[in-house]
Amino acid sequence: MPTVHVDLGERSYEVLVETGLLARAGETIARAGLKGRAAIVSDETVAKYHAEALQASLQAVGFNPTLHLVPAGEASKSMSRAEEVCSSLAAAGHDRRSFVVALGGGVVGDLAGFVASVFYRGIPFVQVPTTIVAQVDSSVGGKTGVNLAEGKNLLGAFHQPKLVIVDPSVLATLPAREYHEGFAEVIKHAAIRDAAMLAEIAKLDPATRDVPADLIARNIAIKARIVEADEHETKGIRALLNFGHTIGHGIEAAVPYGEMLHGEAIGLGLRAALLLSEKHSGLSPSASKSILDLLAHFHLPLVLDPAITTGRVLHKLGRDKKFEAGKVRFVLLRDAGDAFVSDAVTTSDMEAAIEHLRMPR
Ligand SMILES: NC(=O)c1ccc[n+]([C@@H]2O[C@H](COP(=O)([O-])OP(=O)(O)OC[C@H]3O[C@@H](n4cnc5c(N)ncnc54)[C@H](O)[C@@H]3O)[C@@H](O)[C@H]2O)c1
Ligand SMILES: O=C(O)C(=O)C[C@@H](O)[C@H](O)[C@H](O)COP(=O)(O)O
Ligand SMILES: [Zn+2]
Repeated sequence: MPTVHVDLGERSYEVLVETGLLARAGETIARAGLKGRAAIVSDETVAKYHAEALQASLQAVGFNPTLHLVPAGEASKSMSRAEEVCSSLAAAGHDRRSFVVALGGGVVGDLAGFVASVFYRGIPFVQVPTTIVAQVDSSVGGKTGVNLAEGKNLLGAFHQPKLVIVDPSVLATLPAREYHEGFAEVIKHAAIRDAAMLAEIAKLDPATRDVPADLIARNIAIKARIVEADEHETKGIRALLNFGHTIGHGIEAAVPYGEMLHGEAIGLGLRAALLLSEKHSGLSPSASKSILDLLAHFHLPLVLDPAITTGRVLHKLGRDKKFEAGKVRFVLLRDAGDAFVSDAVTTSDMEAAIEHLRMPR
């Protein structure tokens, strides 16, 4: 089975990618050495489709699971929901011998991972991602957390999962909009490190849910190698995974959480970052266009809603964790597959790039 090993010393783990793996999650988790009771955290939509299979497989190997649900959507990535989930775990008798299983998209993964990082000062957790965003990106790397009204992911902890179980067949129940948004992150990974993969992604039919397990694994491996090199984002390497996220996070936080999906905001952020790369780092217009074409291939919106003002986006992105002493470290491309962190991008450059998003491409 395609497997990505994430080598982080004593925090190392495997990402397993195989169709049908959800039904074998229990035995897979037992084989990875987890012990105690399982607390499944999911959202109401995902649970409807996939909780039963997970519960049965955990039950079959004696993990005696409990189920803890939050409403679907970005608004659940909040401190108050995290507290509710912690209380629900405590009320169900979980303690430091238990482990959390996050069943869902990036919202559930980030929230449940955060809960696992603080419950009884930290318990193990397993990621069972059910969206493209979560399968290729959020389930790997250990960034967990919740949002504040002031900005995205402003509260959180690094807490690596013990295992990631990717079953591409769960994507069959994902609505089209939620499926397509995930390709912003897939394309982001290829754009920063693997230009050849862009051509492979372009061959996928956006009307189907057919993404080869091998392509998912290779896309995950791009992230895994970067996380291994800079787990806690202190060396300017992991920041590359934020390509498209400075302006993207500003846009996502400029509207009520959940109105725009993460991948949709990042698609717009990528368009802005491509423009800034043409201006500041010599990205050729043809390389830029081919990445934009790929975003459009997956029906990602590339024009900013006129109701979202540039001032509001700039205000929200001012909270970005990549700002230090008023200067932003902005991720640019020199070429497809060749990203770097620049300190040459000014607020007025970003303002112009946001304005550019109002024009048809
Ligand atoms: N930690 C990280 O490294 C990282 C990386 C990327 C994104 N993120 C975060 O992830 C979040 C976005 O994740 P997302 O895009 O997966 O959103 P999401 O978790 O809200 O899922 C999108 C929607 O799809 C539904 N859904 C999920 N799986 C389903 C399935 N298999 N069938 C039917 N419906 C399903 C959910 O109920 C939800 O309504 C954002 O908060 C973003 O900041 C984190
Ligand atoms: O794992 C990372 O590192 C990323 O930057 C992945 C991003 O896709 C993701 O959206 C992440 O949550 C952004 O993190 P933040 O530190 O910019 O909030
Ligand atoms: Zn992201």
